[in-house]
Amino acid sequence: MSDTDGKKPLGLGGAPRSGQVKQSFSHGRTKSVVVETKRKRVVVPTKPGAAGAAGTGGGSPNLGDPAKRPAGISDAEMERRLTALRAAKAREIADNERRAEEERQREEDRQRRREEIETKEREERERLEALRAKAEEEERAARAEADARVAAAAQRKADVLGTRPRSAEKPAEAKPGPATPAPADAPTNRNQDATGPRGVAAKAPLAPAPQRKTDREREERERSAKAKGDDNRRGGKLTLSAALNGEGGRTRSLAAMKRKQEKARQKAMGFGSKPEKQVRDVQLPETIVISELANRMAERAADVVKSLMKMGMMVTMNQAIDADTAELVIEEFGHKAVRVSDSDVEQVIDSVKDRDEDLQSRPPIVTIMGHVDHGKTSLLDAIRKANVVSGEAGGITQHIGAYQVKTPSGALVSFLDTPGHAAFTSMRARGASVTDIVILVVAADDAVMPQTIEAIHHAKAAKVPLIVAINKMDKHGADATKVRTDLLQHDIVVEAMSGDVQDVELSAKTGMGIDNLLEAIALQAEILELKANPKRAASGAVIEAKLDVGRGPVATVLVQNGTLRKGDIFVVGEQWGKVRALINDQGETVLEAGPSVPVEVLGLSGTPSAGDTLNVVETEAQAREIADYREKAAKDKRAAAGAATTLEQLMAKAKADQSVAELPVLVKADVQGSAEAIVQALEKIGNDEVRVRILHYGVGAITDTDVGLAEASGAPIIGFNVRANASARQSANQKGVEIRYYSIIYDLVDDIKAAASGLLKAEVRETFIGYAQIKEVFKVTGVGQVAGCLVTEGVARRSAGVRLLRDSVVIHEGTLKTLKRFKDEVKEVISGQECGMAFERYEDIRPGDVIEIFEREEVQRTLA
Ligand SMILES: Nc1nc2c(ncn2[C@@H]2O[C@H](COP(=O)(O)OP(=O)(O)OP(=O)(O)O)[C@@H](O)[C@H]2O)c(=O)[nH]1
Repeated sequence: MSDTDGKKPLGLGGAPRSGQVKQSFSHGRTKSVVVETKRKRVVVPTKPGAAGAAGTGGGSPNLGDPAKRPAGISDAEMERRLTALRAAKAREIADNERRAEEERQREEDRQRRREEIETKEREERERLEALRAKAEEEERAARAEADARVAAAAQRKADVLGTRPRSAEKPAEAKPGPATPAPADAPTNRNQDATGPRGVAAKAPLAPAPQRKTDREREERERSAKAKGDDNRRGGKLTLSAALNGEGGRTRSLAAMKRKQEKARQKAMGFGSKPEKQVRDVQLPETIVISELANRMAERAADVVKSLMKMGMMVTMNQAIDADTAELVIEEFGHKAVRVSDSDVEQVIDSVKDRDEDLQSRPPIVTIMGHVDHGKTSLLDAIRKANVVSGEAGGITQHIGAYQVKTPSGALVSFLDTPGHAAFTSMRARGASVTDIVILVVAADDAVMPQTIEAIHHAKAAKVPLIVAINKMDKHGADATKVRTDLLQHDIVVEAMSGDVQDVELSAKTGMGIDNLLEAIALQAEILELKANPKRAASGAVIEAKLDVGRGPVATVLVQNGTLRKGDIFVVGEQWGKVRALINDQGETVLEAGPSVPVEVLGLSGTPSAGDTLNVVETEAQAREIADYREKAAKDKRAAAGAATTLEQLMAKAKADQSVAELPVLVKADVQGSAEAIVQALEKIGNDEVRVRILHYGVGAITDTDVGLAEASGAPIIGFNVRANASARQSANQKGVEIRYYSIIYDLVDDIKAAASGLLKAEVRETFIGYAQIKEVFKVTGVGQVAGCLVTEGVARRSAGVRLLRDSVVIHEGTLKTLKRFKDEVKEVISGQECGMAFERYEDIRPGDVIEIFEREEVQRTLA
């Protein structure tokens, strides 16, 4: 056929070559043309003899109807053409057959692959079924084992106690079916557990690579279905066989199965039932910063933020969220929220117990107590060899401080100076709580007095040892023995009377016996073995706090443990601060203060209260957090105290308030101690009808806020050793708020007492002035019943009140309408005279009745 490949030039003569057709035209013209065979149809090259074979082997070829043959085509030509056509046809058939064969092959391949996949899936399913059954079996076994253990433990306990514990019954109930086989089953199951993973491992080589890929894909699908919240997790994986078997839905994901298997494996290997992810108890306060929350869950903060964003909260990791939201997050991460209260912020305060080797001896803290004027201040003065008495306003020790002194033997003793007035009782009680030893001063020329007894009670309540200082021994008539015997009545048996309480006779004035007292203190301190750890963060008690004009809030702190240093960050009551300066009792600036050392602390955020505890903390944030919490807690407490909670309480309160008149006052003082003393003194003023109500008290100058508060309640402001600032003065003038200044508590108390007395309702006193006997009763037109009487006693006055007595029983009380003597209206009728009397709006009068005549007067009362 290569001949036909190219066009041959037209030419005459010779038989037409294969692939050439000779055409005849009119007028004898002929033309030989090349028969062009389309190559594309000749897919398979025909063997060289094929055409000839077809021509020769086919017998006489059907050359067709010559009539229908195109003109000019010879038989040979025709035959050639037909042969070519047949060859083409044959090729076409061959092609089709081949294609069909190929298609069948492919179909067979596909079928084979389908079958392979189905087989694999069936195998996989069977494997999973087997695993699940195994896992369930393990679970049952583990439960049975646990139950058996509990039962065994209960049994042991019962054996030990010899009783039948309640818990012993519980596992028995919990045990499904017979309880005894459980322990026996457990080891078997453990063995099975152990073989489980090995079984899988053995199978692994058989599993072809695509199998693992399928697993991965399935897990992938599982995850995405879960993310979409699709319950029918395997919905997309419905295979023909699965559909036929009708188990397209309920199957666990492979990942879940793997987790379970791993869990079981760990359990079998003795790691207990510890899950892959550790579930944590997350301490959850009322609000929490996200980064802190992440920290507590041991999760990444970014993940926590992401989870919050999913909840629709656009937050950053430094933002705080409330506990409810935080709880949702904690649950989402699979942990457990443990709600804790705000007070946990206080946990940062170092409360670790000191080790014995860190403890060192510390000076004793001594408080001097006793009755007024028994010589407390003089004694402290004698000890310090400095006179501080003369500077006191009103002769009362109003300034509460602490001082450290050195005894002649060189030992240090810290003294708390507590005042001697009854109003300072609470301060004394606080003093006793930081006090190691109480010196009870009793004047030898006086005796045991109420405040001496009070001091004894305080010391006993605080379990603080006493040393009795019998003072004023220089005085004529001093009787120490009387003091000792007086004390016996209050269970204080002094050494001189064979007791265990040390007693020292002394004179604060002459200095006699002071050394003995110091010796007694040193001895007592030795017995007490007072120790503290100077190496730890400081803690101490506020003895006094004030707002100093130049220095701001200042607190006198007695360090109880640790060492307070300049620069330390601390929290004290509702305040916090950083130690700016420390000033000792000599007025010197110091860098640190160890145990039992009293120092003035500068650098507070506000004025704390006496008795507050100071604690050094690590960071400013912690200090601020604790102070904020305490402030809020105190506010809540005050609000809760003021607010009546139930209707009954509200009604009771309203009722009580109706009968009691209140004098509201606002107190500002120079130091906390004075303020508290004044408040206590004022609270004592009053009786069942009248009382003083302290709206507010505090330390520092009188401010606009104070004036505003006073105005709202119509209260006067009392300034004790403080003044109102200019703007407060001005607004007080405008608002008509009274500000009164005092420097002596007695004056203050007297004035308030007088003001409170003004609130007392005037007392109505009744004075009997006379009696009249009714002799006869007659009717007077226009007046009514008129009694003809004889005044038997005193006088009868028209303006007076009258009572009608019948057989000594009061039957009417009222006033007189008329008092006549011989038809004349008179003001007064004296004893022995007759008169006519008529009652206002009362007619039932009879002869023989007695009229009692009295007068009423209002008497203004005062408070005792
Ligand atoms: N003769 C004599 N008088 C003394 C002695 N001790 C104190 N006094 C006097 O007793 C009076 C009261 O003494 P204070 O030291 O002020 O007594 P106090 O107990 O501190 O009094 P208050 O601060 O008011 O509680 C003063 O006049 C002292 O001079 C003493 O040992 N002998």
